[in-house]
Amino acid sequence: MTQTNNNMTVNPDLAMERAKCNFNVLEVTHIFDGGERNTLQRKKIEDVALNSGASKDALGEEHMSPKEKYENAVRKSCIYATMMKNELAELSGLESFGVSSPVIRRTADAFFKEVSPFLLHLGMFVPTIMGQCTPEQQSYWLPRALDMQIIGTYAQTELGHGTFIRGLETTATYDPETEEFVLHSPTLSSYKWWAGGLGKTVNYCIVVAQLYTKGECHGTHPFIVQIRDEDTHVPLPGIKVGEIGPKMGFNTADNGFLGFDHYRIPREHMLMKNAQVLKDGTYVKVARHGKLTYGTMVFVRVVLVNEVAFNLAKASTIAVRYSAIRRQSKPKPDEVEPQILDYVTQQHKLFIAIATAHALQLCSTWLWESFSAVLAQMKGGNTDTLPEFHALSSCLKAISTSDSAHLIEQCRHACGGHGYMISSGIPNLYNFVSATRTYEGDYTVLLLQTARFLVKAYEQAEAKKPLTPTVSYLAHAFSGSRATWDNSPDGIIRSFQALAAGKTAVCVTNMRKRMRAGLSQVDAWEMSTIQLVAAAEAHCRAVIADTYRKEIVRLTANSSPNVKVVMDQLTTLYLYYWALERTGDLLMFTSVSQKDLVDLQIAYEELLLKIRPNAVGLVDAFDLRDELLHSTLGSYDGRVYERLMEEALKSPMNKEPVSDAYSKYLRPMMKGKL
Ligand SMILES: CCCCCCCCCCCCCCCCCCCCCCCCCCCC(=O)SCCNC(=O)CCNC(=O)[C@H](O)C(C)(C)COP(=O)(O)OP(=O)(O)OC[C@H]1O[C@@H](n2cnc3c(N)ncnc32)[C@H](O)[C@@H]1OP(=O)(O)O
Ligand SMILES: Cc1cc2nc3c(=O)[nH]c(=O)nc-3n(C[C@H](O)[C@H](O)[C@H](O)COP(=O)(O)OP(=O)(O)OC[C@H]3O[C@@H](n4cnc5c(N)ncnc54)[C@H](O)[C@@H]3O)c2cc1C
Repeated sequence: MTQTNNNMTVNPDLAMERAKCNFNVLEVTHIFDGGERNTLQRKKIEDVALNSGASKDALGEEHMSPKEKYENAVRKSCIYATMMKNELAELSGLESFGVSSPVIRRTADAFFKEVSPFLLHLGMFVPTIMGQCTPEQQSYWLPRALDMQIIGTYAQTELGHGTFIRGLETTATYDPETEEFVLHSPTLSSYKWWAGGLGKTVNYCIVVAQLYTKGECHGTHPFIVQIRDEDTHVPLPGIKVGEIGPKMGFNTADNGFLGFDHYRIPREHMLMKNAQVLKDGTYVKVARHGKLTYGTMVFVRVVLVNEVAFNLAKASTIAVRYSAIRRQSKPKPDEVEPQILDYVTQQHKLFIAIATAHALQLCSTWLWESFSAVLAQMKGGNTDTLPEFHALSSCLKAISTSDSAHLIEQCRHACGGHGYMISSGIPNLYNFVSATRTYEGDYTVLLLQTARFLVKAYEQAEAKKPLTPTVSYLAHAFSGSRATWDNSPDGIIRSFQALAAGKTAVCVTNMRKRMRAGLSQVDAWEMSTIQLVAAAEAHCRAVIADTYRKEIVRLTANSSPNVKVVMDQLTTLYLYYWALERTGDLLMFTSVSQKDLVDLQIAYEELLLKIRPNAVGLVDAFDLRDELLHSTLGSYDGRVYERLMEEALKSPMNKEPVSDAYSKYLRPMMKGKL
């Protein structure tokens, strides 16, 4: 039986859930959006972009051939780009359209079940022009890129190297006679590989290559390179470019390969904010910090924390709504089958996903603000805060992408068989988010970058030198006693810090032991990397827990009492969950007892029950329109079975009553005539 709600037929179980929600959903939406103003602005943008129906496909992407899918994605990207230029830019209050507006980025998800072939243009090509060009270069390239007169991508990774940027093989050799750089791919492994949009869409790209001038190599530098004719789009002579083939996801992003055969570009096409090559070939270093050419990657790592929080919010919305309408099993023979959301194990799978979406969303805003502060300092020539920020953005990128991918997969498990349907929306979310763990710096590699910083900070703490804010807790690592356990939120956060400090101390001790036993510093480091990754992970969890808690306390200071309660429950759930996931570590590095842990488990289970009545309200508060969810299981009205059947009937396989395969293969085989 269904019920009507605001002219919409709503599944009665969902209607009942909404009726029993005891907090003001809109207030929580404002918290998630970062304030009421942002919510209003977001809704305006969504209305303009989505109400016309331009985001909809007549036939689902999943039924199209790869070529049709790509062409459809280009078609819709062009529609969306035009909207961005004409209407959305003004609404988003930006001077230059689109760039750095997460709302515009998010709204684009209604147009693409996978991704837009323009993603790299706005995500990396434009930011690189903004971050790596001199003002003169910027004034030439930026207006053309923002107006989409040219479309670009970021081609750094090669067949042979992605992680180790210093090992890239593409060369850019300066020729002072003609004042040009000669780009060349000396080996198969030096072919650029992976850049999004490179296969068919873009006509320009940022190419990262080893710079040679006057016979000397100066390491990797970025260049802006035209690869296709601006009118015909035909690849230019000296360029070999194509698409790399089917992938787990990103199949509408035409990721490509690119090789150069002594291909010449003007000297001015080297991006010269951080280093320059003069007309006579003299190399001049401008930047104060050697790694500023890695700036676009740092920017994207920051953006990705927000990106995965959003995608996790989508997956938890789908799985929680579905769990409210799905009834299964009969634990009490005289009662109706319960909603699967009533099973505590289901709550254990799902509520941590909601809490993590909140934790990562708030951390992403905080990280973005810290990034803006670092950029402002660097404008004044001060790069002192960059190492700490690199360590922070590296670990937050690694942990947020990894946790989100894991929890999205958990949401799929929570939806049983139907979660495996493409139409549930979850497989596409998983395929997209699992790639974020790899690209823009692999998980392990980035945690090891954070570990370098932690080890140095530990040595500073040991020498009683001042520490930067995110590692100030290391100062307590030398007290000689284990941290005192207490199960208050602040107590748990202190314990997480004690774990991070304890694990870092173990790494340092082991490395010193290994070096005393004769290993080189590099080998001693290598032998300790499993523990170094664990130390960096623990550090990151302490940072997320601390930031989430502080931000929620701040943001709910003026909230209504029930909102305060439910936000506090969610934060506490997050802390209990991770404490229970790390009981072994807590026993090693804090005074926690077996009884404390048994009590904590019970407190956690009771918290799940307290959150249960508000679960649907909590995911409604993410305020994700059906167009963004692309889900038969998660739409607002909960008409799950009807939608599953409607989608099944759209399958081209159901067009004819008998498949051609019957007469071609089945019949001959069954009649013994094959
Ligand atoms: C209009 C169209 C509409 C259509 C719709 C379109 C829809 C889009 C709408 C858009 C709306 C607008 C929104 C804009 C935003 C959009 C964003 C969207 C999301 C973004 C998605 C983008 C998709 C991206 C796809 C993937 C792209 C890529 O993957 S690019 C390639 C990335 N590659 C890597 O990350 C490589 C990883 N490797 C490294 O970083 C390094 O090699 C290394 C760090 C591992 C090691 O480096 P190195 O060997 O040089 O250093 P090392 O010797 O280890 O260390 C020396 C010291 O240097 C320090 N260090 C290292 N790196 C840094 C750094 N970055 N900063 C500071 N310091 C650094 C290091 O710590 C060492 O320090 P010490 O210990 O002190 O010595
Ligand atoms: C969907 C997608 C889109 C992409 N888009 C782009 C793009 O637009 N532009 C672009 O330039 N690139 C792009 N990439 C490439 C991406 O940035 C790289 O794949 C990524 O940086 C990882 O590098 P790799 O592939 O060389 O992995 P590898 O470094 O070969 O990693 C393989 C394994 O080795 C381990 N490993 C490597 N080095 C170390 C180490 N020092 N210590 C311990 N373990 C190590 C890793 O942890 C991993 O488990 C994209 C990739 C994907 C999947």
